[in-house]
Amino acid sequence: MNPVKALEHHGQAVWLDFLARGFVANGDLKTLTEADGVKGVTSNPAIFEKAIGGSDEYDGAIGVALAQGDQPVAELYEALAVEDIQHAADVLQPVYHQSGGNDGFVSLEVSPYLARDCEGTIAEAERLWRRVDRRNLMVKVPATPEGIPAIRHLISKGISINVTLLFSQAMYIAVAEAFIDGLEAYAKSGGDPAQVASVASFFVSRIDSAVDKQLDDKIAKANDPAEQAKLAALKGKIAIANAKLAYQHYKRLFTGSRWDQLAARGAKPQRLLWASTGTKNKAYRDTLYVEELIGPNTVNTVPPATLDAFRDHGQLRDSLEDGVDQAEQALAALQAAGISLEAIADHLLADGVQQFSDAADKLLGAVAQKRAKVLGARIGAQTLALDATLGQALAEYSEQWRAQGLVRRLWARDAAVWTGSDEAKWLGWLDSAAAAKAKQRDYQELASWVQQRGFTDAVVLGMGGSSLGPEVLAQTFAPRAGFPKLHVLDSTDPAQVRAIRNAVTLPTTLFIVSSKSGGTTEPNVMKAYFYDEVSKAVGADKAGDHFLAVTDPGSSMEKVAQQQRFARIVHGEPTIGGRYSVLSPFGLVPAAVAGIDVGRFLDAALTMVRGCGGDVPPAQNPTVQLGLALGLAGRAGRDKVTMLCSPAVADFGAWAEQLIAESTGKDGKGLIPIDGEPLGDIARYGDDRFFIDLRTAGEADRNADKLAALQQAGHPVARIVLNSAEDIGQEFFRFELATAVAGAVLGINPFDQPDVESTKIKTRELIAAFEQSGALPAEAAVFSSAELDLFTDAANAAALRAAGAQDDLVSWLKAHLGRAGSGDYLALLAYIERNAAHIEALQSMRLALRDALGIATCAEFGPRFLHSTGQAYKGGPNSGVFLQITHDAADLAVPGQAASFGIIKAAQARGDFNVLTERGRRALRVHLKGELGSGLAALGAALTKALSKG
Ligand SMILES: O=P(O)(O)OC[C@H]1O[C@](O)(CO)[C@@H](O)[C@@H]1O
Ligand SMILES: O=C[C@H](O)[C@H](O)COP(=O)(O)O
Repeated sequence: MNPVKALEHHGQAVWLDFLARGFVANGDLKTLTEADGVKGVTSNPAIFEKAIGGSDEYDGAIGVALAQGDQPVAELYEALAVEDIQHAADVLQPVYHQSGGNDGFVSLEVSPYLARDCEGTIAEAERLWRRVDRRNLMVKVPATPEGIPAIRHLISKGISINVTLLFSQAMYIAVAEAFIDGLEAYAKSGGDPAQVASVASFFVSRIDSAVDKQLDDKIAKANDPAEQAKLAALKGKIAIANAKLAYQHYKRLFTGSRWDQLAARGAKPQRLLWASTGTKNKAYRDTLYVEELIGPNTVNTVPPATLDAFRDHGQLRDSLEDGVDQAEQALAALQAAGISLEAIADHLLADGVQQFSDAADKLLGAVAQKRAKVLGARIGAQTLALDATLGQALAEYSEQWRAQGLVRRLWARDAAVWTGSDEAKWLGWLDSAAAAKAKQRDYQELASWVQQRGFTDAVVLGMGGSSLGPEVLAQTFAPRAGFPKLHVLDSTDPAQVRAIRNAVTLPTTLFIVSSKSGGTTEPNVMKAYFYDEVSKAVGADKAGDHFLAVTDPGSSMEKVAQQQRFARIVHGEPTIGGRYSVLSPFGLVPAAVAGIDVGRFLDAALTMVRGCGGDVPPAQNPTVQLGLALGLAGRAGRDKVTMLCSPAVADFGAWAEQLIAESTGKDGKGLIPIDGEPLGDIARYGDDRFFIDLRTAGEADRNADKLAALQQAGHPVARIVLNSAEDIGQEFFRFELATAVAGAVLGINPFDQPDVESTKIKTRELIAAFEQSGALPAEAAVFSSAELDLFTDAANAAALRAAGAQDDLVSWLKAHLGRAGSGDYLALLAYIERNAAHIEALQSMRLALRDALGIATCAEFGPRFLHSTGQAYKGGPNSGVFLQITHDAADLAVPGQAASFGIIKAAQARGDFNVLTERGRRALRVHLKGELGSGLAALGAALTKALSKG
């Protein structure tokens, strides 16, 4: 008789430790049940990894699943696994019925990531039990200290459990007791214990592998041949001895009055299942772990190779209770030799969990890649070109992040991923796209309301994250017919405020006042001005109809909005900081108002979110790769993140800039975004750059040659190609997560902005002084001419004089610029109206500076950059050289308060400058006194002179 089939005459059931889709579909499993009497199937993460990850057998099914709609990676995997388990369970149904529910089981393991999480294990086991929906399912739960109470609980709910990763007798006893406890609880709650099945998977061969290794070490060290022989005699014996003794416990545990009471109600004992019975050591018989463990009421789950071997040459005998005394002696001898089986069991348990987690990582990584392949251009393509050193560091970090489960922990909101402070409170953005998608109808309703009201213009009044997201949307999406044109105001410059006032028709304009905190100065004064203007245009009683507030619940802005009867108040999510808020109402309300299809926009974003989830390991997670690369490059001094955005997505850099700078630039560390600086002479770049090129597929690859040359020269280059500008939502999420990851590598909290707060305090002090005395505190210029004044603090002034600053502008500029060395950046901080002419003027100055000094440059407008790069300039690395440019435009009053826009802007510039100098930064302020255009031209000319040799 076939030896495999003959095992049933010894009371042992053979299960198969293998599963794959085709194997079930083509009838092989059925054949084994018939020909060999195989009575069950076990799976584990490593088995699914081989089946799904290691073949293309499932690619078709993944394609079909994705054709119904995109899905998270873990969900794609689980659907495949559940289907396989269901098919196998259906093939084994006849066995289940014929054996009266004793056999015919298929096992599916809970995620190995939950092995140390009792609650998580319970929830997942219950979910899988419901989802597979087969009586002949066993859910596999590991016998960790956290798994054991979960096992008890699950059994008490009538769920059949296969306890896995059992290595020690003590743990086995605890498991059997948990089973009996659980079963009693189930019976007590009215359940039928006959319906519950369980096996305790006692691992065998892994014990020998571990013990033999220690024996070999001892043998090598022993000098006495007799001692060596004694140790050698234990090799290949301990696993079987351990299992035999476990069986003796089984017999004791499942007899006696306690068990008899359950048995009387039809309860079936939890059988011991010999697992890990494929021979690992080629020196041993390939049927060893079957032949030596044959006995009644047991199961042996064997891999296909062991099944074939046993069918071919397996020796049958009732071996399980042979030599129990010798088994005890073998374990005693092992202990006497100084080898602790308990310690080995503990190690194997931890190692087993790790091995299955590793397999799950590999599996999910493979599914993520398959998903990305099917979705193709629906996900913006990202390529990273790094030199060997950075590439190596990235590979090592990716592996560290994988082994420590850091992507999962990040998504699980574990603050220890960063600095372990309050980060967990600021991670609402991880879910914001999904939360918004669930509220898609609200956005549609808002869009209809806007259409009905016939607004021609909509103006967002906000700062930083509250304004730059909407600005990208306004500039990236073409205006939609029937919807208002979207404008953004993020300035206290009187000329800029006036420019917006003149660009819109007040009676048909909607103002979106956006402030998470509600307390930010700029949106409050901008609102005060426009509310007054609208009141004058349409009557005070109707002004509120033209205003909509987006603010966090309970903010001061909300109260004002209620008092002034704003048409609508939309709440933000308090667990999302401003710079991460674009995929929440702060970006989506302006989007809906402008007629952008919010549902489609979010769908694109969610495609990226799913590709970067906690279930996607670092190496296959594009966003995590980008974040790690940025963080590692930053640590190595390549901290100037140079954003190159194509015309279709030109404004994205301004948003990314606020995100990256305000998130990472603190504690003397950080990344300095360089936005709007086109590529120059490749040879002039220092080794402090990281280039990110972003464009849409339809646009010319205008930087191709230069990027190739940069790459060639060893500069890190990330290239991102969006399918279309309308997929920009993906990029918001990509950069949010990448920034958070980079922050973790840099070792900072990416969700606070301590130095912005310092500037706000200084500004408030200056405004208070103005309110008291009617003037800002006097300041003394270090140099004065008819056209301009120069200001700086005593330390900077002394340093500049020592470097040659005399009684003329050019010498001061020359001294200042001379302080910028390699690895530094030069930032122009202009508190003037941001319009095309001024952008052009600053651009030409920065490019001249870049070309002459060979360093990175920033051209920023105040006060908007205060809520963006301002944090990094003050809190980040001390590598900035700052030239602040101020000018007093014709002033504009803020209704209801003494300080005008001009005063507020001046106070902001001075507050900013004071903090820069307090932080020991190299800073000089140029105050232009005459007409702004000619003042800028003169400054440009003076800079050129200062840069010229001699
Ligand atoms: O939305 P709020 O609270 O007005 O803040 C505006 C901006 O100011 C900051 O809080 C600080 O600069 C940013 O993070 C934020 O985007
Ligand atoms: O349930 C079965 C176990 O997961 C399996 O037998 C482990 O075997 P291995 O030690 O060969 O990986």
